[in-house]
Amino acid sequence: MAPDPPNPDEIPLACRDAMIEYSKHVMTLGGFLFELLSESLGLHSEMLKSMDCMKGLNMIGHYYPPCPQPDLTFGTSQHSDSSFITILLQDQIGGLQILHKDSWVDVSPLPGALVINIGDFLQIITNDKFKSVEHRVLANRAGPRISVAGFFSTNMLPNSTVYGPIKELLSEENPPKYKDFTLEEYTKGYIEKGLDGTSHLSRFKI
Ligand SMILES: O=C(O)CCC(=O)C(=O)O
Ligand SMILES: [Fe+2]
Repeated sequence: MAPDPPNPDEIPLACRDAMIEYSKHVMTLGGFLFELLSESLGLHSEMLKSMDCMKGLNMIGHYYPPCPQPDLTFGTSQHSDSSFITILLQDQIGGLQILHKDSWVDVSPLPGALVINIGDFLQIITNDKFKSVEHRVLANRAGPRISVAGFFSTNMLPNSTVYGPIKELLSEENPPKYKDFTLEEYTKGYIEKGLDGTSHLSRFKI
């Protein structure tokens, strides 16, 4: 949806108007969240936005068909998102889990609630102040399940911008935990790796 909104004809008619309208609200909410997150880091409220964290918004609609043998597979296998943050809307079916202290915890659907996930990019630039969340979706007999994820990123087109931990957050007691990288390096590694259950972050760790 950003930076270049798609041609509406490319969005399935069944969800076209809703997707276009909903993504405008996701953008507005994202802007608000990035201001709050910047302030909570002790930074200027516009700091994260000035790092282009709202340049790209990818909206992905997931459809999980009912699964006859849910114990043999996953809806989505374990991963953390590569984004800065993800705004996730899930229906009432359930199945989303996050990893907390080595245990899988259900993120039960709450009518009207959105789930906000911290992604790997935000973990790197905040030097681990914010931690990305490992999550997965269980397959479900009761399905189908529908969710809509809005991933905030830079626009991800290869350019010369170098990213790494925000300098204002670093000190002698808190040295950088990640090396600097270009967007090309970041994106390439992520796609190559796929959702194999390992963390993308470790590639950039010092
Ligand atoms: O379907 C969900 O609830 C989560 C999907 C997800 O984790 C993702 O798209 O990255
Ligand atoms: Fe995810």
